Amino acid sequence: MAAMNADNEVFLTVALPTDIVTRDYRLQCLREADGVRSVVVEEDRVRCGPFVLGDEAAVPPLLYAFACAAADAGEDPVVTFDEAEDCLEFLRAVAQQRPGAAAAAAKTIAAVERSISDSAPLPEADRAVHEVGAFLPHECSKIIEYAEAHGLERGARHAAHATTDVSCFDVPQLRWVAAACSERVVPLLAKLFGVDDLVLADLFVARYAADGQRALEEHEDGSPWSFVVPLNDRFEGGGTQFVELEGAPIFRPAVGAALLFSGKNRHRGVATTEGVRYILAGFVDVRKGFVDKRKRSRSRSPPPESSPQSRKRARGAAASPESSQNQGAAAFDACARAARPVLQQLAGMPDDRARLAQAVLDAIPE
Ligand SMILES: O=C(O)CCC(=O)C(=O)O
Ligand SMILES: [Fe+2]
Repeated sequence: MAAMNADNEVFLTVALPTDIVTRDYRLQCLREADGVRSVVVEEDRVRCGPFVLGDEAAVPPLLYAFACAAADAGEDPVVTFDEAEDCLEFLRAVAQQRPGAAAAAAKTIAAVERSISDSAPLPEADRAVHEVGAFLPHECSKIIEYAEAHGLERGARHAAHATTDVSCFDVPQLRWVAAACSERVVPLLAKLFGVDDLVLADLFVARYAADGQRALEEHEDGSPWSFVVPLNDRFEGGGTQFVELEGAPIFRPAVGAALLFSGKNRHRGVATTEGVRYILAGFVDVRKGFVDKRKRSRSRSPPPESSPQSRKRARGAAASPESSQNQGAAAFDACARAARPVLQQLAGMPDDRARLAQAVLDAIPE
């Protein structure tokens, strides 16, 4: 490891971006998520380090490994914003594909997501939560019926913040629901939040039950816009809570009404304490090739070459269409290969780091 010293520390040079907000983001992200102890700003670069593989609290062993691998790959290692994004994707893939490492990866993802959202507060206009009518009660009952007939599974798609769910794209009898959302919900979302060219990227039915998965922990969705439609009302508790809004309000719209919100407005699914709660949840992306002019500095620009389906899925999910799953798997394998030598080195350490590194090694392919 060219960049790792005898104390198992690595120093990286980060190219300074031109805009200060992005720079702040990067530094904060690196500091908080990687346990960086010092950051030295030089003329047009930032040197930071040491990166240390820490303990359970915040340590992102995979991010660390990724940073090391990036450092190892180049003579003048540079960690860019995009690489941090790639790393998040890698972590999501680990959570998705390797249940053994899901907890560690989820913790790391949450830390990185948190540092991203801390670095740029959500604009006031995007903090709004709207309710609009979307489905009739009998349509909601049918959606539940078909979802249950197919079966719902936990962690199969959104591993980092997993719901017990089934994709509407995987159930032929539920494909109409996607069409209905594209017609009835997405245009309203666009209008209410003043954005253009939105496309439905993911749609699923999720189930919470007092004797099953009761709640969904606080998170941000991976896509810029989201909606939740309650499909029934025979339960106690439940609801969608927005933890950063004043008073942390819990929304419980009527059956069939859609709650529309920014995916970056941190929220959680409140515990269902009696009965079963079903929701329809949708993640909405900006259409291919369209540059959202209202984009916040911290949000990713939609890569022009990517299709809506191939972009990151919210909450650490794999994309549902097969082609993007394949792409995701290839990216995962490439990252895993890059990270493996570093992890092997760490697995030989005499302390807690070895266990963490070994857990990750066990979770990635040979
Ligand atoms: O249960 C809810 O109301 C929230 C669901 C949610 O946030 C999600 O599926 O991403
Ligand atoms: Fe969510």
